[in-house]
Amino acid sequence: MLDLHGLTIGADGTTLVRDLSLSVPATGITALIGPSGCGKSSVLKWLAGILPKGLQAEGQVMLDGQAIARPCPAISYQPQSDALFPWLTVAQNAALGLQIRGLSRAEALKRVAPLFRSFGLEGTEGQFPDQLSGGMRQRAAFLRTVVHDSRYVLLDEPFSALDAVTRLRMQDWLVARLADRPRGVLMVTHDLHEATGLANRILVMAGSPGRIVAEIPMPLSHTLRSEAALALLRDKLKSLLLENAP
Ligand SMILES: Nc1ncnc2c1ncn2[C@@H]1O[C@H](COP(=O)(O)OP(=O)(O)OP(=O)(O)O)[C@@H](O)[C@H]1O
Repeated sequence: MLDLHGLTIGADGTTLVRDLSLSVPATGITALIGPSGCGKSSVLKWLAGILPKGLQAEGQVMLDGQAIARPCPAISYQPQSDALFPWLTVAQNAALGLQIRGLSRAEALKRVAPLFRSFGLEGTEGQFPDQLSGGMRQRAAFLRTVVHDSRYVLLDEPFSALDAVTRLRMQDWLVARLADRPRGVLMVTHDLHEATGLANRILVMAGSPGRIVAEIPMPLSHTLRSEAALALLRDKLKSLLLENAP
């Protein structure tokens, strides 16, 4: 379990997030939803250990009950944009994080090579990101994020730039990858269909300063969720978001 305790984030005398606590179980998807500007991305960046310099934060992160410093090899982070470097091939992009963690380029490329097939990227190794479709770029970004085999993955709106069909395919694909290799995922999304369809748990963040205003467990497996039940849940989430709107 990854636990975040008492996170407060401020900038220039303004408090953006106050005394926020949340947990990410070791398996399954925890969705973090909330209005634009409530601090969702900042929470993820802080957890990843890459909060921008202009922001100050205090709080504690515990991994299986032990306080940890970040960046931490157990936690991977995928930013809002796919952030692939256009001048590197897909394989070089995928290998980059391993190189940053100390592997030689050759070792890193060798480690990522067998993964291309299961990520639906076979044959793209030598291509450049702008030669790929949006869905393929997203899979390449996800490959780069998970290649460290970290236990926890932080995804900031991973599918927001995709068209509706590609998004649905990528959501199914993510569920399948997590079934192959369970991890704890904390995923920011603005899409209530995505949150209710994918997540095992939904955290609603709102307010200024931002805080968690509701935690909604999703007891059923993805395949057993009826559209009628999900529609009711989306209505509940909409009401919560509107109640807590500034
Ligand atoms: N580097 C920074 N310096 C100062 N303020 C910042 C900085 N980064 C973000 N902020 C402010 O922090 C607040 C929270 O931003 P953040 O991006 O975390 O929100 P968010 O909920 O993820 O928004 P969105 O859903 O639009 O991505 C915003 O008011 C934003 O203007």
